[in-house]
Amino acid sequence: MATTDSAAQALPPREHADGIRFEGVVKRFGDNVVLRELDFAVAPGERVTLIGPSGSGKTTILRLLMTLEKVDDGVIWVNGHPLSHMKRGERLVPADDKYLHKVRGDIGMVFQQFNLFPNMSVLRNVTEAPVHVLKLSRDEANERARGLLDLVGLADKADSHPAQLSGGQQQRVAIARALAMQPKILLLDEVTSALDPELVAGVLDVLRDIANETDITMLCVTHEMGFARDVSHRVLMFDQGQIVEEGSPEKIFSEPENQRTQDFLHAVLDQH
Ligand SMILES: Nc1ncnc2c1ncn2[C@@H]1O[C@H](COP(=O)(O)OP(=O)(O)OP(=O)(O)O)[C@@H](O)[C@H]1O
Repeated sequence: MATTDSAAQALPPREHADGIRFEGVVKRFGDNVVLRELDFAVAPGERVTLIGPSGSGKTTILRLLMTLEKVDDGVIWVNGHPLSHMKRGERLVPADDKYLHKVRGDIGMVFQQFNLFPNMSVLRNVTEAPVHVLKLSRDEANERARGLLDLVGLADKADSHPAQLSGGQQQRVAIARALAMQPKILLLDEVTSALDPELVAGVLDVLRDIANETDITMLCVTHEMGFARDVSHRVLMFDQGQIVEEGSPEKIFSEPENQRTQDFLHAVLDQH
């Protein structure tokens, strides 16, 4: 198998040992260059929010991390392991499925659509992956799931089916399901966008609690600027596949320097 130029670098330096790092990542869909030599890092335990106009590449970043898409160039590192490539001796070669599965095991994702299994109970939705992927016993998985359902305020819904729940409750089950795999990194992709407005706050409150009570690394795409301000250590403003401004939530939301950040925030705040 051929080694790509940018991947054929030496082993990762120490600072790559944990968290997420994008190095020179390029992603194209046909002629559409969605990410242009993107470089950024998220430290372990850091909570970073990606903001920016529609089509600026935010979701693509999360999908690359989930290996739902492949980079065209560059390397993504997850907890010190190159994603999409693996080490063979001193070289990096394209990753195989077994390796990807292992590296991706550190990452959980909650999507805009809840994607629950409709024919399974809430409890079963949360226990399926721990039983089948982590090989927990059914009792261990149930215990973990019940704890998580308590955390997301749904202890009394364990035996319900998804169709019996509101959208906000279903999304809280999806959060519990992601956490049941005990990921080190949690990716959140516009998790409240599909919800009726009155259900948004409950889901965001659960995520605030998780942010406050764990040291999980979070990479979040959201249009909920209040939530981003509350939970993020850092905000990255994207436009056309590049970071045009980054900083603390206070700086980005109160004193944005870049014109495109200012325009974007005005547009978002006008909608609310
Ligand atoms: N599977 C795909 N095939 C072709 N083009 C795609 C695909 N996925 C994304 N794109 C394109 O990539 C670009 C970036 O999309 P992406 O969803 O990452 O943007 P975004 O910033 O998350 O936008 P939004 O805020 O609307 O979700 C868009 O131009 C989109 O049309």
